[in-house]
Amino acid sequence: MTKTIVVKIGTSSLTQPETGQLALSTIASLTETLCNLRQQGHHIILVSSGAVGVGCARLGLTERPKAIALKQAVAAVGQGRLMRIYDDLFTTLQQPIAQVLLTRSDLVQRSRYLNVYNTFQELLGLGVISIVNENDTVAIEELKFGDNDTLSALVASLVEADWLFLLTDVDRLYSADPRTVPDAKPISLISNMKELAELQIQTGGQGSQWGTGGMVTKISAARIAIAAGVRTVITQGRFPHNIEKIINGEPIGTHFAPQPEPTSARKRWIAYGLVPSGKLYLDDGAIAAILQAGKSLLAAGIKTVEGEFDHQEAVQICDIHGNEIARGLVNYNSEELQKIRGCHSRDIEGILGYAGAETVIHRDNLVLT
Ligand SMILES: Nc1ncnc2c1ncn2[C@@H]1O[C@H](COP(=O)(O)OP(=O)(O)O)[C@@H](O)[C@H]1O
Ligand SMILES: N[C@@H](CCC(=O)OP(=O)(O)O)C(=O)O
Repeated sequence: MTKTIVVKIGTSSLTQPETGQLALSTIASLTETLCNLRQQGHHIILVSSGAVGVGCARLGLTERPKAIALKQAVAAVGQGRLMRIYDDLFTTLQQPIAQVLLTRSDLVQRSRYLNVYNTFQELLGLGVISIVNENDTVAIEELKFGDNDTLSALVASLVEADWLFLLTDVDRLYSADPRTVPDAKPISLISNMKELAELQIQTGGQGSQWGTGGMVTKISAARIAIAAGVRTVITQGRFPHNIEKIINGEPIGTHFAPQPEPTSARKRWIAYGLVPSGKLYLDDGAIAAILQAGKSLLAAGIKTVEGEFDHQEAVQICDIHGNEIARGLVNYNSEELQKIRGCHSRDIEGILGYAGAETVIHRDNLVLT
């Protein structure tokens, strides 16, 4: 049966750590694996990092630039180089590829989000392997995916993939960073997010020299993907052939089991496609109503309003300590909410001078995160 498979490969697997030069055998073996999977009829999307790393190697820079403009310029050099290599290798195996460069704003606006979806569907239907990266050269700091783990999970969620493979330079997830904690325990399966929270995994800092985000972004990517019903696997990038073995049932890497009832596509867009522009802090009663009873959010349960936002923008919903529990689209702007927070719905008209919605966030526009 045809499966949709999204594979993400990080800079740490695509390049040699000592020199920053391309890890040609890994890239060739990844190309072969993806072509094999295509020949078996599967639909494939590759999310490839490496624009900045390869650009640095090309320009003789020995560390990842920190200045934004330089990083964006270097990515412009590296992205072309990277695509040239992919095209040469995939063309050798008669596999057409496409370059898809995305920015966060492509997913924020609903019409553009649906447009990206349609383009992926066409490319998959044509049997093309899309090679996706963040459009680093034009992305602005406030509207960035920031890391390709998140981008790959959003793509997997968008196309409702069956599998997401996060290829990296460790063989799986451990209870702590195995580089600094040698007796860290390997983890093979995470059945649900509650289990993940209980494991209290230590993720340390940034990851390897050229990587962005380290393990923490892979875990949050897995969270996004499994909510969409996508089985997610963290495994070693140096052995891309393992992808086929894993699909055939071999217990390699760390598996995150997909949520049995995936969150609807629109709610996933609210939760992960949109960029929240404010925060609402709730009292315990409102949190229980949302979490346990699946109710809408009323003004009465809001303790504090943070940020400036307009009607129908996305906000984070937090407990009193600032821990996020949900996201949603608001029926009131931040100025109105400052006036009506803590008030009963029947008093809203008297306070604002006009009748608004009964709920601050209707349950159809509210997603638990
Ligand atoms: N709990 C953990 N389990 C495994 N690896 C971890 C953990 N915490 C941190 N890491 C680090 O994360 C790194 C991989 O992240 P990163 O360098 O961003 O890779 P990539 O370029 O593949 O995205 C590993 O090299 C490892 O040192
Ligand atoms: N878009 C950037 C990569 C960002 C990123 O997430 O990097 P990595 O942690 O190596 O997967 C690039 O192409 O260099």
